[in-house]
Amino acid sequence: MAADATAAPQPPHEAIDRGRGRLIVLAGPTAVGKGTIAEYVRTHFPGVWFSVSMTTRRPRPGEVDGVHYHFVEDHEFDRLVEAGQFLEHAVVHGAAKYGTPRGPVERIISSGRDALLEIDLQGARQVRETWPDALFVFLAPPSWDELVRRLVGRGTEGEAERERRLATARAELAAQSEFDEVVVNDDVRRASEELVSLMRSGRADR
Ligand SMILES: Nc1nc2c(ncn2[C@@H]2O[C@H](COP(=O)(O)OP(=O)(O)O)[C@@H](O)[C@H]2O)c(=O)[nH]1
Ligand SMILES: Nc1ncnc2c1ncn2[C@@H]1O[C@H](COP(=O)(O)OP(=O)(O)O)[C@@H](O)[C@H]1O
Repeated sequence: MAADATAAPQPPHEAIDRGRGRLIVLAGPTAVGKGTIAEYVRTHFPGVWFSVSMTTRRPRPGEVDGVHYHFVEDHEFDRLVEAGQFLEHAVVHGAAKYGTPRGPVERIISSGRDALLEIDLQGARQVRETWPDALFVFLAPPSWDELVRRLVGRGTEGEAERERRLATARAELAAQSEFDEVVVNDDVRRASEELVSLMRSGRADR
């Protein structure tokens, strides 16, 4: 009604309620290309919001604190766990701790934007418990041999560490039926576009 329209000023465009955003969880075995796909999506789809995880591992050359991860000391991580500040957290590859800070994700979802988490299988299972309406996407290799080739080709782990990661990868591949969608990383561009299109499906306003 005209009287209501004059009484209540229209919100700016960005503040128009678009409902809650959706949580998208991307997981997959070591060296399948999660980091590569994430980088491609960051570059080509800047509208996609990525959660920045917290980790106790040391930064690698080229990694920027606050962009690729928030790098923290072990005692600080444990304090945040105690304070309930993580949506999920896990020890990955038997070494460092990783966790998704809860606050930024909740704020983005409340603002109507989607949030993408790139986390491991243990974390994905925790999110399934607390956030069952999230979209769970598994990134799979074209074949086992190709996964091994990528891990060896990346050259960032020694043989013993590679063996350990491949044992975990076997268990992770066996769990892919727990996911809503499986995207095969045969080609970085194609797989990234499929992921973004899954994120956007059902959301005509994105
Ligand atoms: N549960 C959980 N896993 C994470 C999180 N952030 C990263 N990871 C996983 O930790 C693993 C190790 O990641 P990273 O240290 O970047 O090494 P990379 O797998 O060798 O590239 C990957 O499987 C990531 O998916 C997080 O916040 N929570
Ligand atoms: N579609 C692809 N085809 C060929 N090589 C790929 C593809 N995606 C990723 N790679 C390569 O595989 C290796 C592992 O990728 P990375 O993104 O580090 O995996 P993750 O983050 O899952 O451990 C890297 O050397 C990367 O360049």
